[in-house]
Amino acid sequence: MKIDGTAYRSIWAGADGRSAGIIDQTRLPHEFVTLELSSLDEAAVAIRDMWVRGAPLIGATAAYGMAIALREDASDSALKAGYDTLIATRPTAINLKWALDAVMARVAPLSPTERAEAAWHFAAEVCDEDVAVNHAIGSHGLELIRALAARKPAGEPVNILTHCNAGWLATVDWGTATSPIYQAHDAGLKVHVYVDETRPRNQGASLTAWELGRHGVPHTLIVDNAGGHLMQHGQVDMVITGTDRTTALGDVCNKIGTYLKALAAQDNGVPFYVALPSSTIDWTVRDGVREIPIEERDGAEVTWVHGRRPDGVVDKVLIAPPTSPAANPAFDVTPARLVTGLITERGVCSASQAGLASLFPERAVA
Ligand SMILES: CSC[C@@H](O)[C@@H](O)C(=O)COP(=O)(O)O
Repeated sequence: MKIDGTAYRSIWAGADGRSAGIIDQTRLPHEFVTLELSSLDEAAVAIRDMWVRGAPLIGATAAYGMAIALREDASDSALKAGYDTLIATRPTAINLKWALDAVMARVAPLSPTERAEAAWHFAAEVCDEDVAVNHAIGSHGLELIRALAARKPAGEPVNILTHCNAGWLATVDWGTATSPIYQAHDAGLKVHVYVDETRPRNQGASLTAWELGRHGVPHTLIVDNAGGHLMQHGQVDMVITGTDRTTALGDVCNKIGTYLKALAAQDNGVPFYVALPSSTIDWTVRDGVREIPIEERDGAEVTWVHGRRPDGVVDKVLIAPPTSPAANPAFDVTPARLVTGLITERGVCSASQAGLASLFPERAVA
C-alpha cells in the first residue's frame, strides 16, 4: 500500500541479495523507520520483539531469516539451527511453522551449495504469494460488503468493526481483514471502520488507524470495551478480524479480546467474519481452546503505556501501582459456533469442518 505516494510492502529483499528490509512497527504511528535484517539473529529478534508482527508477516520474515542464515552457512546443522532459532520466537501464529516447514521442504533436499540461492528465491515467492492471496481474500470479502451496502439507506456507510491489526502491516501487503475494506473503498463503496485500540500493545490505535488513515479510509478509534455498546445501538454492520491460527474445525485464535467481540456480535445479530490465508489453518488441531498454545507476554505491557508527549517526545508511563502483578495472555480462541464465515483466498465458507473441506478438499481432515 502507499505511504505518502510511495508503494511499500511490509518486507522486501535487500538489494545486496543477503538482507531484508522491514518497517519497525514498534515506532509507528509516531515515526516511520525502516530497518535492515542481515543475520539470523536479527530476523529472530525482529519477530520476537515485534518489530514485525501479524501472522503472515511473521511467516514471511522467517522465510527471509532462513535465506539470510543460509548465505552464511548452508550446512545441515546450520539449516536445523536456523529453524530451531526462528520457531522459538513466537508460539501462537501457525504461519511461522508453515513458512519454516515450506523452506525446509524446498531446500533440505538440495546440496549445500544450492541452498542459499534457492531459499532466497523461495522467500520472495512466499511474499508474492501472500500478496496474491490477500488480494483474493479482499475480492471475496468485497462481495460481502457490497451486499450490506445494498441494504443501507443511500449515502450511509457500511460500518465495519475490526480488532488488532490484520492490515497490510500484518501481512506482506493488503492485509487480511483490511483487504475487503481497502477494495470496497477503492471501488467507491462507502465504508467506515471502528478500530478497537487493542490493549495492551494498541495495534489498533498505532497500526490499523495509521494505515487506514494513510489510505484515506474513514475510521474511528474506540476503546476495546465500546464494541458491544455500538452493536446494541445498530452502529456496526459487520465485524471482520484476522486470525493467528484457525483449527480444522473452524475455531479461530486471534488477538486477545476477539472472543468478547464475537460474543457481543452474536448477541446483537451482527455478522462476525474472519479473514485468513489458508497458511493460517492448522489442519492438525481440532479444539482451539484446548490445543492452541497462547503466548503469555510480559506484564509490563499491561502496566506501562507508550505514547507521544505534548512536547513531541515518545515516552512510556506507568498506569498501575508498581507492585501490582499483571497477566498478559496475548491471544484468545473464538469457537467456530460464533463465527459467521471464514473469508479465504478460495472464497467464503462456514467456520466448520465441512465448510473448510468444501474449499480445501485436498487438506480436509477425516
Ligand atoms: C493478518 S494478521 C492476523 C493476526 O495475526 C492479527 O489479528 C493479530 O492478532 C496480530 O497479533 P500480534 O501480536 O500483533 O502479532
